[in-house]
Amino acid sequence: MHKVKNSSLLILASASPRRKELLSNTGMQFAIICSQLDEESIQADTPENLATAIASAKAREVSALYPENWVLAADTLVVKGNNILGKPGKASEAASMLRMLSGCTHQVITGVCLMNRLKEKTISYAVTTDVVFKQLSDREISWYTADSEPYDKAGGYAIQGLAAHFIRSIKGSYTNVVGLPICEVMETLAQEGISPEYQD
Ligand SMILES: Cc1cn([C@H]2C[C@H](O)[C@@H](COP(=O)(O)OP(=O)(O)OP(=O)(O)O)O2)c(=O)[nH]c1=O
Repeated sequence: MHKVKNSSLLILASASPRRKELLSNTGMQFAIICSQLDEESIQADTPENLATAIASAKAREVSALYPENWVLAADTLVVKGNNILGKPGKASEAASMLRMLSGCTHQVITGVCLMNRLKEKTISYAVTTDVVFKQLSDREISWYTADSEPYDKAGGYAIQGLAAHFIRSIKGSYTNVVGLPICEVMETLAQEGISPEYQD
């Protein structure tokens, strides 16, 4: 693990290249320290509370190592009715997830947590986006699951990738589906005085 020497530097507690890119695009300076959290160990009564609880647990883990720094973490869940879809492990799992989403509306919920242990401050919330999939053919599903794209994505698809043409419409934040609701996150950071303009 690399050390973060600058205590005023924001830390992104995420291994997701999408979250890194979304935050980088704002001009914000930050370090990346990944959490090692076992997400399966977290439980909650609603998907929104689960996403927020997992994001908070990721932030807490990294914050324990860097108590002076602001730590940002997130967790994205794909919710179809009563089912929470994780990352598919193999093609058959990815295919059954896509069959569930085909022709229907589902929710993508990203929990966000911003934490500073020294200041004893934690801000957490969930953002929801409705996503409408077109009806997928068997051929489209086998074409898509033959690619590596579905396997590190909640729900087994990437709106920003090859799955873009499966999606008829969305209601809500696009970046929330990709893994970080960047408009809301930048507002939260600004409320705490963290913005690209004020970084040294
Ligand atoms: C639905 C959807 C998810 N995803 C991604 C966002 C997240 O990276 C991933 C959900 O897994 P997460 O557990 O939220 O995040 P992660 O394991 O990738 O990274 P970390 O826990 O270290 O922060 O799915 C897309 O990239 N595009 C999409 O359209």
